Amino acid sequence: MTTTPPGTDTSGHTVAPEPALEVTGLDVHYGRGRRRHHALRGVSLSVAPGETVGVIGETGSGKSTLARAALGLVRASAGSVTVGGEDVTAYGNRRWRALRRRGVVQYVFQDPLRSLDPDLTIEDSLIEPLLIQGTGRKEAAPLARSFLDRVRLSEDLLGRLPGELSGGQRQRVAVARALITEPRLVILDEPVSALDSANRVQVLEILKELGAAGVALVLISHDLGSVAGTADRIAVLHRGELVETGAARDVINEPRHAYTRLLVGSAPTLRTAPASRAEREALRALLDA
Ligand SMILES: Nc1ncnc2c1ncn2[C@@H]1O[C@H](COP(=O)(O)OP(=O)(O)OP(=O)(O)O)[C@@H](O)[C@H]1O
Repeated sequence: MTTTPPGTDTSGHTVAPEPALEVTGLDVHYGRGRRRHHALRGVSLSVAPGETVGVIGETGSGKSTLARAALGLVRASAGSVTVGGEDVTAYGNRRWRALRRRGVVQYVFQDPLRSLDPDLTIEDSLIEPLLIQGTGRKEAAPLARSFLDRVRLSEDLLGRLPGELSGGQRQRVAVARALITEPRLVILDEPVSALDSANRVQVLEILKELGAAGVALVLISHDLGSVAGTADRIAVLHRGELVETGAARDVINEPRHAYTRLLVGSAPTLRTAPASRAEREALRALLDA
C-alpha cells in the first residue's frame, strides 16, 4: 500500500489544505409564518487553516447568528457548512455535540461568565474539556498550567473561582479553555468588547500568536478598529448579507461598499481619517435608500 504525504495528492502534487470553516450560500431564519425573519441571506465565507477572519457589522447584522450556525447552535434553512472538510450541514444535535466535544471547533463569548461555570475553580474549568474527551486528571493538570501560562496568567489563579478574577483575567481563562483541546478553529464572539483597553490589547496579542501558531480564528466584532490589527481578512455583514470581504488592509484603506466606508469612517482608532458627520450621514442615507 502506498501512503500519500500530507498536503499532496496521489501524484505528489501539492493540494490546498481543507478550509477550517467553509460556509456556502447560508440562509438562516428565525420564527415562523408572519413572524419569520431572515437573519442571514446567501452568506459565503471560507476560513483557511491558521487564518484570522474578522466578521464586522453593527448590532442586528447577523454576526452572532453566523457564529451560532458555524457551531451548530442554529440550523441553516439553505446553504452548507463544512468544518475542517467535514460537511456538517445536516448534523443533528447529537452529532454536533460530539463534534464540539471532540474539540474540533471551540468558542469564546463576549461575557466570560457565560463560558465559565461560576462554581468550578479555574483549574477545573480548564481541564473539564479534556476530561470530557477522556484524558485523565493527572495528564490534564499540567496542561491547565501550560495553557494558563500561554494566556499570560499566573498559576496562582488555578484554585480561584471565576467570580474572584477580573474581567480581563476571566476572558483570558475562557481563551485558554477554548484552546486546551487544540482545536483547529476557534470562533470568538465579541471577545474584547467588555474589556478595558489594556486588557483588549493583551487579548488581541494572544489571538495574534494563536493565528501564527496555525489556529484558524473567526473574530466577531461590531468594532472594526478593534480587529483591524489582528485579522488577515475582514468580512463585512450588513442586514444579514456579506457585502464585502477582502484583505484587512484593502478593506480598511479602500473600502468598496458604502456600509464599509461608513464603518471605516466611524472608527476613531483607525489611522485613516474618520469621515465627517455630514459624510457619515450621506453614507447612511445611501444605505437606507
Ligand atoms: N433567537 C432569535 N429569535 C428571533 N430572532 C432572533 C434571534 N436571535 C437573533 N434574532 C434576530 O436576528 C437578527 C440578527 O441577530 P444577531 O444576534 O445575529 O445579530 P448581531 O449582529 O450578532 O447583533 P449584536 O451585535 O447586537 O449581538 C436580529 O434582527 C435579531 O433580532
